Amino acid sequence: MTASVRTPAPAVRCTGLHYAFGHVTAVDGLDLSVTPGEVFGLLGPNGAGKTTTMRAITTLLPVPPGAVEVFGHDAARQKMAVRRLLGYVPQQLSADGTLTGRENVALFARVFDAPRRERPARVAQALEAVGLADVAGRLVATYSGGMVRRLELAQALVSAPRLMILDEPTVGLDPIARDSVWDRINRIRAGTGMTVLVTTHSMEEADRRCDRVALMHRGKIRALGTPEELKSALVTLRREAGGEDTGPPTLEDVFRHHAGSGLEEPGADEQRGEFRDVRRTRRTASRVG
Ligand SMILES: Nc1ncnc2c1ncn2[C@@H]1O[C@H](COP(=O)(O)OP(=O)(O)OP(=O)(O)O)[C@@H](O)[C@H]1O
Repeated sequence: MTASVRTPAPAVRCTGLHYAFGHVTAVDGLDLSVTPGEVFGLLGPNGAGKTTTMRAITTLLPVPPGAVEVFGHDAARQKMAVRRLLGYVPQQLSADGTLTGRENVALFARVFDAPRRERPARVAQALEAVGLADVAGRLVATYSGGMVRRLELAQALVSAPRLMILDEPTVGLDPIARDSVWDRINRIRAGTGMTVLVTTHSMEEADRRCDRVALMHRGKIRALGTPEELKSALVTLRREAGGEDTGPPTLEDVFRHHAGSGLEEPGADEQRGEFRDVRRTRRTASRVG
């Protein structure tokens, strides 16, 4: 008798995911499969539906059965099983400035119900993994923006997640702090095989850091593949269209091709997005100050 070979479940599978806030459709029939171990980037301008998609995956928004699965667990029917597999770093500040770094991570260990006896070791490991062990006794109010982001990563790591969901992990950070956040993420991945689902506005960051990306616009995925696949597909399309050779395309060019405009040029109906951007950047700036 031959043993049947089972294909491992995807880290995330969304099937026809739809989500509306009243009359506003945020996610419009999204199909997505994230492979275990990869860094998958969800890209798009303000209001594209990235955060809503992530919140649906984390079970923070209600979805119908069959629409979202995490490692084979249904986000509607097996909410707690899904939550146990996840770490989530939201856009909003999730660290408390009046506590020390260690106290913040310990709080998350309690909230995520890490086994009591394992908690001190888990907290120490998470702080070590993000390079904050030496400053763990300091109040978080004295941390830089990059340190706060790494602390938030540690908070999400105490539950030893198989899937880490990061909503704009490097927004408002300078290039050195960005690299430091990504270096830590990659070291943790190398040690644990953790899957990473990340949103970013930065096409350059996505190009450098993601194995595959999905370009999202108005609730739909417009293109999906490795950055190299997407760029070379655009070269072919340009050649077939007989256009001028404008040099090797960037991911920004790919996005412009599929969405009709670039990420840097929000339309008149996306003014609200600019305000949200400012508010977010200020939130991050206030962590630094
Ligand atoms: N709580 C809410 N109530 C009403 N509408 C919402 C809510 N959250 C999001 N929306 C709307 O849903 C749409 C998708 O928003 P979402 O935050 O998912 O986009 P995004 O791609 O994550 O944008 P950003 O990059 O600004 O975070 C937008 O039109 C937004 O205004």
